Amino acid sequence: MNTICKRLKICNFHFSDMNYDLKGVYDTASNNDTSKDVEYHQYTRDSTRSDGESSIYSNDFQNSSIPNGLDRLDDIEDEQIEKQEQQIDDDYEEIAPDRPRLLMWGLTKSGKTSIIKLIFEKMTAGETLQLPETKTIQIHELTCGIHVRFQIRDVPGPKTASLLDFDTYSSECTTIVFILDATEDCSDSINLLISSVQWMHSHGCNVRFEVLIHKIDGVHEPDRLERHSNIQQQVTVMLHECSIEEPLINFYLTSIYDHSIHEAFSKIVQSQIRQLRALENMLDLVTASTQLDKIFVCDIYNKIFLASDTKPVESQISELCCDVVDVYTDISSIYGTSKSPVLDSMSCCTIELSIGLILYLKNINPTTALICILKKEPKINEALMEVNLNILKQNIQELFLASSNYLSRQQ
Ligand SMILES: Nc1nc2c(ncn2[C@@H]2O[C@H](COP(=O)(O)OP(=O)(O)OP(=O)(O)O)[C@@H](O)[C@H]2O)c(=O)[nH]1
Repeated sequence: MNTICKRLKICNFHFSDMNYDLKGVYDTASNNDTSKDVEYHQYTRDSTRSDGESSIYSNDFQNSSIPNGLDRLDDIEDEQIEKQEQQIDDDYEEIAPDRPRLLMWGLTKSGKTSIIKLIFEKMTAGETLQLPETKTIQIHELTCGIHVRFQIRDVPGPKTASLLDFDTYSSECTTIVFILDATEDCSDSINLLISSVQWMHSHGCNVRFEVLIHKIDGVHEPDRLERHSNIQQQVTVMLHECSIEEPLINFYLTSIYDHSIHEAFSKIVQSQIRQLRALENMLDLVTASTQLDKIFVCDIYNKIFLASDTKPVESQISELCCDVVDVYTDISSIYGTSKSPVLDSMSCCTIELSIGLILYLKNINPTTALICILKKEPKINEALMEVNLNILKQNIQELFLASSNYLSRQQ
């Protein structure tokens, strides 16, 4: 990243107003409830930071004033939206009783806890080597970006392909994230996966399985795709033999030693967002009418991509976006303070690469940002792009507020 970065610019702009089509916002989600006697972890933005002086994620930042002291109309609108967001945060249980529930499932030592610790608790990959065995169910209540709430259950993994307490663990789960250690003999893992899908099927539960073929860093690079297709084929055949014809199952190659785990988890989180289609519509509209090649909505704290426009995306581009977030986070933690953040609500950060690409980051709120990619051209209308992005930003905030308000009215 350092070698290809030519220019990094942080600047302020002004914005105006416009509306986007918000259809698809109120898609229904499953309506479940949980009441298991287990260990709970409620995550706040500050509590999981390792450094003492929190800058970009603190509540102070959220309420900070523009350094030059001028009150602009748009700031007032932003403040109103932030107040409403805060209100929604305060009513967590009331507003998200039907939040998605993800179960991390797989054999012992497959990497379940490491994934959660790395993404959501900022543990380094090296530190996961010291993780103890999970003894009880750990329930993590998480918020990603703007009001994307979900629960993750981390459970003790069985030593053999036995379902043990699977019925308890999976009760009221909407998605099973199945971790399969690609460096070991996979037969026990595959048997456990098949029995889990069968169990769900026989109990009439329409649950999606997201299979992470994990620790792929330990597999020789040229063999990785073959490993992926072999496992996928084996699972499909075995499920077919059990008369399960069209299971809801996706496969990903992942490792905690590169960005692949963030990419896979982003897709899993996206599948839980009821506003996804509306978000994608908005992003498609913006890319169609501007010079932007790609736009992502990113949770900058967890490096989870909540949405992007629907143009296909290469893996290297997601990696670049993760790098942008790292650069921004590093600069914020060095130069920003809770009173004076590096980026306020009207600023943006531009990084120009020698490979002819420009990366552009703009905050939506303290935890969520728009990351845009465009080709460097002589005639880039930055002012117009800025106007469009500010409109997009405001519409995204309103979309989430609208659907949260709608849900609270439904209760
Ligand atoms: N090489 C490699 N090792 C990994 C990866 N992910 C996790 N590990 C290692 O796998 C080991 C087991 O990880 P855990 O997260 O404790 O596994 P678990 O599935 O939670 O295990 P239980 O708590 O027993 O169910 C740790 O030493 C991790 O460092 C990965 O992507 N690549």
